[in-house]
Amino acid sequence: MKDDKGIMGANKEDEPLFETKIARGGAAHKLFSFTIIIGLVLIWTYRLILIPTTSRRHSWFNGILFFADVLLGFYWIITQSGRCRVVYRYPFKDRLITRYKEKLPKVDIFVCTADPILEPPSMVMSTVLSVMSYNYPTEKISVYLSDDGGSELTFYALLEASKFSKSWIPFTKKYNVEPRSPEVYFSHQNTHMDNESSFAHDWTNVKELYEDMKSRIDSVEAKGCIPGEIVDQHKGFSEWNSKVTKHDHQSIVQILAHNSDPKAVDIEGNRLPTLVYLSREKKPGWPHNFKAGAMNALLRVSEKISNAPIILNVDCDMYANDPDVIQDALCFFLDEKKGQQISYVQYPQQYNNLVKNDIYANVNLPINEVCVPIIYLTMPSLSYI
Ligand SMILES: O=c1ccn([C@@H]2O[C@H](COP(=O)(O)OP(=O)(O)O[C@H]3O[C@H](CO)[C@@H](O)[C@H](O)[C@H]3O)[C@@H](O)[C@H]2O)c(=O)[nH]1
Ligand SMILES: [Mn+2]
Repeated sequence: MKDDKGIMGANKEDEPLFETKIARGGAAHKLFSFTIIIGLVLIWTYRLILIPTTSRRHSWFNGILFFADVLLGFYWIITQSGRCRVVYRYPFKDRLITRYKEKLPKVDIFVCTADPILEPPSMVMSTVLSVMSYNYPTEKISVYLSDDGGSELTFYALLEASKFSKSWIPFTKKYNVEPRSPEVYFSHQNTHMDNESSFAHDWTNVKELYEDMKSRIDSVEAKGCIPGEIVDQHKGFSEWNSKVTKHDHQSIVQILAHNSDPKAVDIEGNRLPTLVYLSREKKPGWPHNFKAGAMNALLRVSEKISNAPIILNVDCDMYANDPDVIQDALCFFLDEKKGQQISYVQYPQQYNNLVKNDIYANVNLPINEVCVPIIYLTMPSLSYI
C-alpha cells in the first residue's frame, strides 16, 4: 500500500476547490485567426504599394483608407486576445462545504442605491431580499444598503424588507425557490395555486405578504413623505428633518438587524442576516465620487460592524439568479494552492427588461451566448431587473 495519494486515491484535503479547463477548438481558432491576419497584411500591403499617384486628391484619399484599414485591423487583433485561449472554470461547492463547515468566512454584501425616484425603493428591496436569502449561513451574512439618495423613503422600505425577510428567507430555503428576488420569482410564478399542499399554502401566504409590503412601500413613495404613525415605529426616522437633502446631510447609520442579537430571528427561529442602512455624509461643494465614494464609506462602516474578509457588491437594480453565488466565489478565494493569487471574482451580467429591438445591444449576444456560454451554466450570474 502506498501513501494516501497513491493507491488509496488523492487526499480529500488536497483536492482543489476549482478547476480550470482550456476550451476545445483553440487550435482551429488560431488557424482561422492566422488566415485573417494574413488577409489584413495583404490589404495593408496593397494599399501601401498601390497608392495612386495620378492626383494629390487620390493619394490623400487612399492614405485615409489605409489608416482606416490599419485601425480596423488593430482593433480586430486586440479582440483576439480574449478568444485565443478561452478557459472555463468549474468551482466544487461540495468540497468547499465539507472542508470548511463552521470555518466558512463571514461575508459583507454591499448594495448601492442613489435615487428613490430613478431606483424605486420596492425594486431595491427585491435586490436586498435576494442577497439576504443566499444559500449561506445567515449568521455569517451582513447586508449593507448604501443610500446616496439620503431618503427616508428608502430607509422605510428597508424597514419593511427586514420584516418581510422573516418570512421570505425561510420560504426560499425550505422550497429552494429560484430566483431569490421576490419580485422576479412571483412575476414568473403568478398563477394561483389552489391545491392543498403545504407549498401552495406557504406560497400564497408569502406572496400576499410580499404584495402587501410592496403596496405599502409604493403608497408611501407616492405620498413622498412618511406618515406620522410610521415615523413613531422606529427611532431611525429622527435622523431626517426639513434640512436634510440628498446633497447635504449628516452620516446616517441604522442597524436594523444584527446577527448576534438573539431576537433577530425569522418566523422559524433561525438567525437573520445583519441588515444595515447607511447614508454617508454629504456636503455641498465636496465631491462625493459616486459609487466609488459609496463603496469607501461602506468599507469604513462595515469594518466597525462585521468586518468580513469577503465583500460582495451588487447594484440596486441587480439580483443574483443563482442562490449559491457566495459558495461559488469562495471556491476561488479559499482554494489552498491558487486562492492567494485571486483577489477578485466577477460574475457575468445579463440584462432583463430590454426593449424588443435592443438598439444598444445590451443583451450582448456575442459574449454571453457565443464566447462564454459554459460560464453561464456553471457560474452564477448577477442580473439586472
Ligand atoms: O452617486 C452615486 C451614483 C451611483 N450609485 C450606484 O452605483 C450603481 C451603478 O450606477 P448606474 O448609474 O446604475 O450605472 P450602470 O451603468 O447601470 O452600472 C454599470 O456601470 C457602473 C459604473 O461604470 C458600475 O459601477 C456598475 O457596477 C455597472 O453595473 C447603482 O447601484 C447606483 O445606485 C451610487 O451609489 N452613488
Ligand atoms: Mn444600473
